[in-house]
Amino acid sequence: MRIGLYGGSFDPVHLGHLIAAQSVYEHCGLERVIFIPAAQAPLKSGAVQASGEDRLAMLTAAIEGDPRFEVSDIELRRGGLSYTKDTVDALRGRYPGDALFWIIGADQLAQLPRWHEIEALAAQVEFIAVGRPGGSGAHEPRSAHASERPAAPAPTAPPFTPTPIPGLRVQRHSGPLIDISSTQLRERARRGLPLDYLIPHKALVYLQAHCLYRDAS
Ligand SMILES: Nc1ncnc2c1ncn2[C@@H]1O[C@H](COP(=O)(O)OP(=O)(O)OP(=O)(O)O)[C@@H](O)[C@H]1O
Ligand SMILES: O=C(O)c1ccc[n+]([C@@H]2O[C@H](COP(=O)([O-])O)[C@@H](O)[C@H]2O)c1
Repeated sequence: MRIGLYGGSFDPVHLGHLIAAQSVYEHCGLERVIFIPAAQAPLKSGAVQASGEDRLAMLTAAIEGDPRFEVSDIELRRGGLSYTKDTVDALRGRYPGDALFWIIGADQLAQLPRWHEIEALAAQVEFIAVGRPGGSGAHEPRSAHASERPAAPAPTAPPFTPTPIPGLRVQRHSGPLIDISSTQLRERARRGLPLDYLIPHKALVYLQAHCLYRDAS
């Protein structure tokens, strides 16, 4: 089986995540996508706003009834920094003969050299890099893959030099994407703006019932 593993803070999950997951599922020939909320993503500045329990509940509500998708609490149960290598090691035991793919936003590619035990991880999973729309600095697609050319740097930015990672396999995917981020949604919630049509309805019902992100930024 070809299994996609989709890690993130999901604070909260939004339609951008689900559209990306569906598109990757179809175009990369996956047979399942497992969403894995992180206890704490290692390179993310700032702590998550909602509890692990709430983020897990919103994800579970978001994909309820969809046989293509499931949610794993493996990183929440482990706690601490959610190193992908540890997660993949554990899941490899559960899926010994299956092909594992780690789905990331293309903006994350440049960070891969900083990931924990990245060479060992690269031997175990193929990465699927989903191009993110928007073009703001944080979401600009960049590459850590030796064979890919980085985007031309802005005039004031230092030149970007990709660090080669031995054995790294990356499939790029640029299907239909939508420019939504959890940061935008937390800000909208804080300002009391509607989140309809941005968050899957059942997840939104949970978010509202639990008054999440009212005081968060
Ligand atoms: N709109 C989107 N389209 C495609 N991929 C996305 C989108 N939003 C997030 N991702 C990717 O999904 C993964 C999990 O993202 P995460 O949970 O951190 O959401 P986020 O919206 O980027 O959050 P934040 O705004 O808090 O940084 C990351 O690899 C990220 O690059
Ligand atoms: O293992 C690492 O060192 C590592 C470093 C950065 C990010 N990750 C994982 O990548 C996923 C997306 O992270 P982020 O920062 O975009 O939310 C999430 O599952 C993180 O745990 C993992």
